[in-house]
Amino acid sequence: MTQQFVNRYKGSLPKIGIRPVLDGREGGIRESLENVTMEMAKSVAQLLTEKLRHSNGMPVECVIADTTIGGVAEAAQAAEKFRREGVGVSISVTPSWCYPTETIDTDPTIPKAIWGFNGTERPGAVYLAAAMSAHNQKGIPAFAIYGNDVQDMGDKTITPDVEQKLLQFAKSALAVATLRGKSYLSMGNVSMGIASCIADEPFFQRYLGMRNEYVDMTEFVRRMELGIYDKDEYEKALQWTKDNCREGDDVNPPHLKRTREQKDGDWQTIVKMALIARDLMIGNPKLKEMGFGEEARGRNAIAAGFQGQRAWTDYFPTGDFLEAMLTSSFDWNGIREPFVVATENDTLNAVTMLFGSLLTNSAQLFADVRTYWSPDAVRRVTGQELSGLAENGVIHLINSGPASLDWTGQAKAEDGSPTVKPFWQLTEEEAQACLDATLWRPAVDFFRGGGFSTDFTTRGGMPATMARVNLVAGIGPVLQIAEGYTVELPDDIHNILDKRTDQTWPTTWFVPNLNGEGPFRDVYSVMNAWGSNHCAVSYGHNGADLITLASMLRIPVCMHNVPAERIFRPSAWNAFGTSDPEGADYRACGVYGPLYK
Ligand SMILES: C[C@H](O)[C@@H](O)[C@@H](O)C(=O)CO
Ligand SMILES: [Mn+2]
Repeated sequence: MTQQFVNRYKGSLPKIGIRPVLDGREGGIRESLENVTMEMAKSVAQLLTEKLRHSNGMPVECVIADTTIGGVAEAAQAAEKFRREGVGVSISVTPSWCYPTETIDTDPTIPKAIWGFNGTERPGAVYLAAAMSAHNQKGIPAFAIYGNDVQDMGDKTITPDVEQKLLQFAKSALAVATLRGKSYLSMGNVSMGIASCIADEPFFQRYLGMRNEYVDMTEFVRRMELGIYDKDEYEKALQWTKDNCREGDDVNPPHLKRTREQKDGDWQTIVKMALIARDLMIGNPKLKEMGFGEEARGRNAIAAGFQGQRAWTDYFPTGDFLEAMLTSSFDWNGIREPFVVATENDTLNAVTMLFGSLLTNSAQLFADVRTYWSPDAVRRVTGQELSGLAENGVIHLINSGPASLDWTGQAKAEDGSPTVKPFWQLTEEEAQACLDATLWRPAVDFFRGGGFSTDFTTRGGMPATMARVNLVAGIGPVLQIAEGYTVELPDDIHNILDKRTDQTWPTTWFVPNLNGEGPFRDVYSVMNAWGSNHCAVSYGHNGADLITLASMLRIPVCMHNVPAERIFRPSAWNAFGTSDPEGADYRACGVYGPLYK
């Protein structure tokens, strides 16, 4: 398996623009700053190029302004260069005093940060503070980066606290820039009256800079019947599926069991559906060779959802295979970037998955937030005690169908612990282990058209972040975040709880980190405060990055358990109140409104 680094979308990948800003006074001052300022820019560019990658595995490119910026003419030249080069993120750096309104970046839709060097020879901090007040006065929020400890002028090291902020800012800002101009593709429409399946166009357009595309699910029928898919790839994919996707027990009563012949037909259909869904999202040059130029172009979709229930699943096999395989880091073509595809066309869970995917560069878990199991309830039905991380109760995340196979947790971190990795770190053996840990179980009675869902249990001990964007009338979008851990329950507990629901579906047992505050006072309250039936889960504790990203998009965070010291928002947020950061976030997002007007 070769790892594939490709840009799937039209247009180039966004770059980070670095702006070396200085005091423009010639005749000694400017000259003394030229070199040291340019060096700061270069070291930031080097750091970001080394440490950040796009979700497709390609390194992030930085563009440094051609000259240092001492005044408005040079600021305009830098802006022009950035436009030409496709810059979507801007970072200004300075070790000195400069003239704020003459030098700042004023493009309102490009997320921006300023690193003011903490030194004594020249007042970088004075510029930083004055520039932030200029940004705030103009209504163009920016992030302030100021090192904790004084450094000597000319010291090229980026201290760990500055590095951390640069990376947190740049990662989130790149996500903002990556979303812009891409599409969300609804394959089908509203599933079973779930409101978040309604693609809210003003939300996509104004908050994310995205467009909405739609295809009816009959398009799958047309492409299957007319053979509008790559036949060679189909044969390869079907054989690979036979070799790697193990069929599990059929738990349907005899009168609902599909015959062997029907099941064999279902496998063929679902493999075709996976090819077609991908082609609908990003196109496929093979289709052009076959005479289908329009179909070959795709929809430039960075995320999609498949309605399935019930218009499709009452008659055809479920979309579980397409959802599971596309959202995994590998398929019959090898190891590759996972796609973002939401079950039930839950557009808001897709957006949450998209955030997680751009921030962690790894596969996302789509799940129903299905059951809170208290220690008492577990004792009552199993006679056993929950222990360890699970001792205060657990949340059963279980999608009614599929989930990304990466979430079996079969990949291993350096210390051997289970993990979900960026695809370029995944080995062939790990991809195989994920496949081996998954059973494809014939769909149950909800799904009259058959199909196969993914049955696995996620490995315990993984740091994970559960999140969800909700739309609330009168507010707009809000984001909720719960950092925690996956846990494994002993077999004599797991089996009983799993069988009470639907054993053919993928289970992730999740325990949020409790901190005694608000909904995080206990596990029950986290479940009780969840704003919808679904969540998206990322590997790792990326709540702080989600908060930074949300602030850039002006989406207030209504619930989180991220420690205060990891929170990084534009400095303007302080002006909305410092003793109640959650209220300040709402007020700031309300005042600034969506990023794209
Ligand atoms: C099978 C059921 O219809 C499920 O799909 C339902 O519980 C959901 O997942 C709703 O999000
Ligand atoms: Mn669901």
